[in-house]
Amino acid sequence: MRNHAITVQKYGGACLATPAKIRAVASDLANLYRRGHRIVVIVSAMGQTTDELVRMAYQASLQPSRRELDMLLTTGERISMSLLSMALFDFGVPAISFTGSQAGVMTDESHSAARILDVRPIRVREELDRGRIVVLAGFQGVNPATKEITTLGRGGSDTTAVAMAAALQAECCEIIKEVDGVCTADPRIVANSKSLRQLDFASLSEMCFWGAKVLHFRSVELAQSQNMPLVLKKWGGSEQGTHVVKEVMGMESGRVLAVNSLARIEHVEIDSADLSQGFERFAQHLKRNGLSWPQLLASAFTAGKTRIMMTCDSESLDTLLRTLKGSKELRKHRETLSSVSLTCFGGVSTDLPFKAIQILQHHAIIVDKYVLSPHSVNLFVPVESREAAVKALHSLI
Ligand SMILES: Nc1ncnc2c1ncn2[C@@H]1O[C@H](COP(=O)(O)OP(=O)(O)O)[C@@H](O)[C@H]1O
Ligand SMILES: N[C@@H](CC(=O)OP(=O)(O)O)C(=O)O
Repeated sequence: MRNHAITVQKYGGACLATPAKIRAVASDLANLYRRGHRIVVIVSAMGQTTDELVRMAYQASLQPSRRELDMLLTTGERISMSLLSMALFDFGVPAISFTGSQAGVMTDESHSAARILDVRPIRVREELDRGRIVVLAGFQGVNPATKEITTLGRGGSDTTAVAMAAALQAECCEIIKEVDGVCTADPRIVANSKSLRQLDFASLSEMCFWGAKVLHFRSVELAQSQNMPLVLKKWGGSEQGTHVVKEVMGMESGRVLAVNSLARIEHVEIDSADLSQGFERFAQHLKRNGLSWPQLLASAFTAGKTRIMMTCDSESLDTLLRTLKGSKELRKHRETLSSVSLTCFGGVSTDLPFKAIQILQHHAIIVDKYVLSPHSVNLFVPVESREAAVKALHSLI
C-alpha cells in the first residue's frame, strides 16, 4: 500500500448537499479504496451551507469581525468532513478527518482571502501510511505565526485540493462536480452547452477570472505554477470529464472555446488628485473597514476622480457598498453591470470584438464597453441582458 500512488479528489458542496449524498460519495470512495488506492479527499461545505452561515453572521451583527467570520465559515467544511468519515466507517473503511490546520495548510494572515504559503502534510502522510482514507476540510488554513484560523475566499476548496495534491506529489488533482467538467457555457444558462474534453491552463485561468464558476480562479493559477494536471469529472458520470494540462496540441488558433459571465460588476468613484491617490484612498478605506480587496477589472482617472471597476462575491460587494455610505470621498458610481466573455484558444482573432458586438446588437443588447485580454474579449452589458447575451454569443462556438 505504501508504494501506491496517492489519489487526491475534491468534492464540491453540490455533491455533498445531503447526508444521503455524503453516504453515496462514501460508497464510491470505499470501492476506490478496495481497488488499492491511497486516497486523500478534500471536501467543501454541504450545499448552500456557507451562504447560510454568512447570512446568519449578518443577522447577528451589522459588521461581523473578519476573524469571527472565518471561525464561523470554517465550520461548514468540518460538518462535511466528519460526516463523510463516519459514513466511510459504515462501509468498513478506516478514515480520519482533519481541519486545514491539522492537515498543515499554512496561510498568510488575511482573513477571508488568505493565500497558501506552504503545505506541511505530516499527519496526512502518517495516516495514509496507516492505511486510512484522509478526509480534509477545504477552504481553510492557519497562520503559523499568529495561530489564527483563516479562509481562502469563496470557492477556495479547489485551491486547497491543488495545494495538497502538489505537496503530496500526486499525479493529478481530481475535482468531482455535479456538472460534466468545464463546459462551453454555464449549463444552467445554455442548456445545449458542451463539455470541453481538454483545456490548457491559460484558457481555463482566463475563463475562471471572467466568471466560470466551475473552479476557484486561484486554484488554476496554482495548478499552472505547480504543473499539476487537473481532471474535472461529473460525480457518478461515465464521461471522461475535462483534462487540464500545460499545453494542448492540435487546436485552431483563435477558436472560441467558451462564453462565461460575471453577474455583478460595481464601480466606485474616489475624489483624488490622480490615480495613485485614488488607489491609496481606496486601500485605506478597505483597511479601515476590515475589508479585503475585491477582484479589480479596470480603473481610470478623469477630472479629479478615480473610478474603479470591480467584482467579487455578492455578499462582499454589498458589504463594501454599505461602508461607502459613511464616506465623503468614496461613493458608488453608475449602475451595476455584468460582463460576457469569449475565451479563445491561442489568442483572440482581430475581428472577434466587432462580430460579438454585431451579434449582441442583433439581439437588442447594448454593449457598454469592452476590454481585450490575450485570450478573451470581455464585453460589459446591462445586468438584465446577461443571460440573453451569453446565449446569443454561444452561437460563435
Ligand atoms: N463554464 C462552465 N462550465 C461548467 N459549469 C459552470 C460554468 N460556468 C458556471 N458553471 C456553474 O458552476 C457550477 C459548478 O459545479 P457544481 O458541482 O454545482 O459546484 P461545486 O463543485 O462548487 O459544488 C455549476 O452549478 C454550473 O452551473
Ligand atoms: N464552502 C466554501 C468553499 C468552497 O470551495 O465551496 P465549493 O467547492 O462548493 O464551491 C464556499 O462556499 O465558498
